Amino acid sequence: MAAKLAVHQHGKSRVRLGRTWKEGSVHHFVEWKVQSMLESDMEHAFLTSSNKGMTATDTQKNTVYYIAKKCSSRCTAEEYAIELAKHFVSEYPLVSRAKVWVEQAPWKRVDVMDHPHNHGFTKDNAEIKTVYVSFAEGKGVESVTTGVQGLTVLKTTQSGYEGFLHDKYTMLKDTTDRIVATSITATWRYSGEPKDYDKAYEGAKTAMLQKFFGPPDKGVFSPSVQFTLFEMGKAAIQAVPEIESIYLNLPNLHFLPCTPVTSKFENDVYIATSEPHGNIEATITRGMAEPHAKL
Ligand SMILES: O=c1[nH]c(=O)c2[nH]c(=O)[nH]c2[nH]1
Repeated sequence: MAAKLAVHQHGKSRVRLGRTWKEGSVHHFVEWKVQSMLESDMEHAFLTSSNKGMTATDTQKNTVYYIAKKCSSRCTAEEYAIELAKHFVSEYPLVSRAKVWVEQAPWKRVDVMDHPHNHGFTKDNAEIKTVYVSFAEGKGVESVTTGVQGLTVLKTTQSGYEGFLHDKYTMLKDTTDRIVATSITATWRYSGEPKDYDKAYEGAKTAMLQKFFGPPDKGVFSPSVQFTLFEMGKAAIQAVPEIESIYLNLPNLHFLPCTPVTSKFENDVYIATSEPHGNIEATITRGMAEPHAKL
């Protein structure tokens, strides 16, 4: 039976990047998931064993980061996609059409103390309020535990991690400037009934966010997710007198430094990841209160 190669293309999918642009102390941040597909005179790769002239999908992935680096002033996803597609067609004679898709994550500048934060961002509308209640016959309400899930936050600076154990298994370098991003899960148990459960919820959340981000102009330095977690838990307990203990889980969602094509890393282009991620958790109690179980 005669078989004919009708159409073909090749590309890279799900290339995730973070891009920071710093305009003085005001930082801008985007996270993009990019797909490229090239239409090219590469019939021979399908019909023979030759890969001659092929723009490898690995090269396409590297180029996604390279063009992000080249976009040295703030640009839209559309402008970036056009630059990337144009690069493939102008750089490689065998490529006749480049197709680029970009998905932009819903990061928005966060307001802290009613002011837009210089380097703090949150994911729009992603959080869920959680409630757990136990009511026993003859006893009534035994416990009320409220929490938040999926409160996703990121800051482009004012975070470092250094002085940890270095041995032959360690590849991570000390850093005094990195992106830190997490998706907050917290549950807090009330010792008594607050006047207004919604106000208590907002109070705990606001206190935690203020500790994570710090003041809107300068932020606050985080030496580790662990340190910031304790500060956040302590702030929630201080802000809401009825909270007796709080459990916090903070995944460390890594944005890895990226140096596309011999360029220098300038805290500008990152490989965005969600897996694997660090996982930091603790329960913080008021005085001698018993820590509550993870719920
Ligand atoms: O804040 C951090 N805490 C860690 O425990 C850790 N581990 C790691 O690799 N990076 C980080 N960052």
